[in-house]
Amino acid sequence: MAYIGIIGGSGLYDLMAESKKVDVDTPYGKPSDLIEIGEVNGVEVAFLPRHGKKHTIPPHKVNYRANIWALHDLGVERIIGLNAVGSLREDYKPGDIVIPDQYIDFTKRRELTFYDGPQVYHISEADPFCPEMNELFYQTAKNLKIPVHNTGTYITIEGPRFSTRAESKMFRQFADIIGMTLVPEVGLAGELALCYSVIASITDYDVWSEKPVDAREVMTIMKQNDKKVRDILFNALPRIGKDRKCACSLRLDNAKV
Ligand SMILES: CSC[C@H]1O[C@H](OP(=O)(O)O)[C@H](O)[C@@H]1O
Ligand SMILES: Nc1ncnc2[nH]cnc12
Repeated sequence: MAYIGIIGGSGLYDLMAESKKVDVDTPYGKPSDLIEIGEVNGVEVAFLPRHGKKHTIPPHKVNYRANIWALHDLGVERIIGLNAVGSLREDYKPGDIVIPDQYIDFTKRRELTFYDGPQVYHISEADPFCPEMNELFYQTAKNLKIPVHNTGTYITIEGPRFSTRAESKMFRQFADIIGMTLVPEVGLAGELALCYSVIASITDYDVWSEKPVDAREVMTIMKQNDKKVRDILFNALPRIGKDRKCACSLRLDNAKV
């Protein structure tokens, strides 16, 4: 049984040389691709590329509910999201890793919840990320001498376009990094009481700095950061305990009306 699910983002479409591929169906439709189950450094994981293996699904069309449901259905209790993000501050540099601890939702038209009634749940989103995994990824990156930041507010925009200069300058007032896929992935994981953490790679300075962002450049920097992300995963995965000591599993307590 795979207890750890890994959702690959832009530039990261495979994780294991050998895996069993599973075709999962959910009440919300199909996930982005077949789910690959195999081992990374002796730890069984379930891997799913968010945009599909050939990156054919744009951020606003990802079936986030099917992805999270499918991993949960396979027995996954912890999810690690891998993301490419822009930086909204000078000291968070392209090539650095960020382990976000907060987010802001600027998406516009996504399916955000599993609870559309008649059962009504309102989960607390005060602390959306798993503190255990966040700390582990931060310490692992630090030990590996990878430039890493252990806090960051990730603003999720609807996409697929990048921001205007005015938007980017506004986002700089209240967020540190920017991307298009954290929401609703993080909230949906929370609604199933799963642990969820992100290892984000900074690929650009967004457009508040002089140079406009460009998708090709994002992919190039992601290729350069690929080893850093894999090294963090390889070293951290065996240190993730099976028993969850964090409060993530209690997210539904007192949430039902
Ligand atoms: C390829 S540039 C924009 C694209 O990259 C990020 O993807 P992900 O978060 O899945 O790594 C960003 O959110 C956009 O979807
Ligand atoms: N600047 C940016 N804006 C939105 N999504 C991104 N993904 C990578 N860089 C980004």
